[in-house]
Amino acid sequence: MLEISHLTKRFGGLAAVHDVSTTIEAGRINAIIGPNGAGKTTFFNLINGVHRPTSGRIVFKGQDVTNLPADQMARLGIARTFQTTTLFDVASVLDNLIVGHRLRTRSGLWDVLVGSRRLRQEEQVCREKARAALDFVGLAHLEHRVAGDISQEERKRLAFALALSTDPSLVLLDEPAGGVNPDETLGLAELIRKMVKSGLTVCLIEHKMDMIMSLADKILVLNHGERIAEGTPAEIRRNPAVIDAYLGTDHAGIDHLEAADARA
Ligand SMILES: Nc1ncnc2c1ncn2[C@@H]1O[C@H](COP(=O)(O)OP(=O)(O)OP(=O)(O)O)[C@@H](O)[C@H]1O
Repeated sequence: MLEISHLTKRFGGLAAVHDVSTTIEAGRINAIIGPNGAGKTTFFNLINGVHRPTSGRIVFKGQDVTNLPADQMARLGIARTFQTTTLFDVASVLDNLIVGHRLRTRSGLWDVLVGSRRLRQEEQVCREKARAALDFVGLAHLEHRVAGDISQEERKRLAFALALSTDPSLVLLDEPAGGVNPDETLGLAELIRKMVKSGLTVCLIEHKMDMIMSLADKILVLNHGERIAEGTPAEIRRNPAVIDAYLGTDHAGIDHLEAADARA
């Protein structure tokens, strides 16, 4: 679905991503892991058009999208969530979704000023899509709740709904289970599986090793901006380069890797 060849991003003298080639496979859960500062977020920013690569090529469904900006990537079907979801805390959950969706729809200022038919039609479609997305993520009952009052786990689900409301085919999830408890993590993993069952392709960055090891079909491991391994969870757990990378920089990470291994 997404073919990435020799992708590099430099910030001054630092190569945050260096010569990374990989494939995001359609209909699968693709994961990206790596110690802090490994280049994961930069990699996401490259594949959804937030950053332009210094060099390399990105092909999405056969089309070269290497230098397209984020709004065009969104229109082509790549949606993205962020580590922290910015919401209008005083607005309802449904209105947050509608605003998020409208930012990506086509009416211009003129349509808004004259209240055009196109605007009214778009509003209707937008409301329906927002409700469908809320239902999908299990938040239909919170439609009228003020966004500032919902829990961290519900914010995570709402971030998924925001991404889904634009009808993507590829969804990039940046730390989808950050800051939620173990039970809630299981629930979010279930929701990610449901996304894939409904025909979406998922690519996620996550530090929670247990979740990744039980969820991912394929894992790409970055360290210091470079691809050091790629494979199934079973292959990654036993890869000496991966173990070295976590031992060198992040003892908590390797503990989780070993714990996940022991449970497997
Ligand atoms: N806009 C930027 N300007 C300069 N350096 C940057 C920029 N964005 C990221 N970097 C640097 O690039 C490297 C990779 O950062 P990145 O945020 O992609 O890592 P990460 O793997 O997502 O880390 P974490 O797991 O801590 O979120 C880091 O050294 C970071 O300081």
